[in-house]
Amino acid sequence: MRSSRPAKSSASSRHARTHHRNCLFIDPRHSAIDFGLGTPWMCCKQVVNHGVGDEVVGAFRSAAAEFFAMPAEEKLPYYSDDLTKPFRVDTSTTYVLDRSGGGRYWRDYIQLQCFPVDRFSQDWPAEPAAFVPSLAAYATAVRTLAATLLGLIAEGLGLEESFFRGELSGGWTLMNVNWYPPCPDPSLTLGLLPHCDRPLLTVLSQGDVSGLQAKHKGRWIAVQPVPNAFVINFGHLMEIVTNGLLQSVEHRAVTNSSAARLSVVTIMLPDMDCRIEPAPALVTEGGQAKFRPFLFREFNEAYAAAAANREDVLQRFRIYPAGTME
Ligand SMILES: O=C(O)CCC(=O)C(=O)O
Ligand SMILES: [Fe+2]
Repeated sequence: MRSSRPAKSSASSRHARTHHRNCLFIDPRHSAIDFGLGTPWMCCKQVVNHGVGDEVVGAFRSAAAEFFAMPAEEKLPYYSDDLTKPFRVDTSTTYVLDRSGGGRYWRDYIQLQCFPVDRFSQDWPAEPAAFVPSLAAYATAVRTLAATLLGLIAEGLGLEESFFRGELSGGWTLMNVNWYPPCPDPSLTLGLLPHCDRPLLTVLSQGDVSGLQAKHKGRWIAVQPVPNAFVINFGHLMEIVTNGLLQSVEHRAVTNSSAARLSVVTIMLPDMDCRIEPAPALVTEGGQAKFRPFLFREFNEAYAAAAANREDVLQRFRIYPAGTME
């Protein structure tokens, strides 16, 4: 790990980056990602030219849509709210709407473990027939992309290229396959509540129906679908490990009354016993770490208890300078 704060890498001039509708586009074929350190980076990112074939994405998206279109009785055997199951289908979310317990979200979803493919593919459904092979190809390609991005981000931060690999992203690889049917009155509910994802980053395919919104400077901004792009959201662990340099993105999904929407989110988690703490090389401002060390296992409990709420989760791990704790 390099000890000094990175200078602007000479590669930064080669970055393909354009700002568009509040999103920053990254082309991972081009060297280290330069974040303009010093300005916490809160916006959403979309990645293009990412090397995951359009046909690979399209094949799995079609198979997943076919799965959701099957009659309820064919999906019933998979229904479960046991979070440890390697393949399960559920509806709404485990979090209650507005925390008063009053409502449900407009979402069905599959949650599955997808890597290593050989270990988990026997848990995936036999119908539709394309589900298993298309998921195997998609999961393999997206994991490769995520690893590439993690390497580029580490380099952009002046860390060893391999910094985020190993146990920080070597635990379960989960996938949320979200299905939002058309909603007769989108003003009454959300597809998915405001939350930040857990890991360093998540890789999201949202197809061509809009619905994802990210919070930027206190306002919800629609993350407009871009053909064949992936949305990259930094999660809580990225914020903690970078000592607040790369902030987690609060996001939510809204519904619409005319078209169903499918999103596929790939989530590479740390090992349960992975110790998480700010990277020493990034603890620069007066040498003050902003977060205490903890095990990922402990983080999971806090995340569930705080219903994924950004500040409620983070405040359990923040170190408050003396005299500033509210
Ligand atoms: O549907 C979306 O665009 C968002 C999904 C999401 O944030 C998640 O599954 O964590
Ligand atoms: Fe999310």
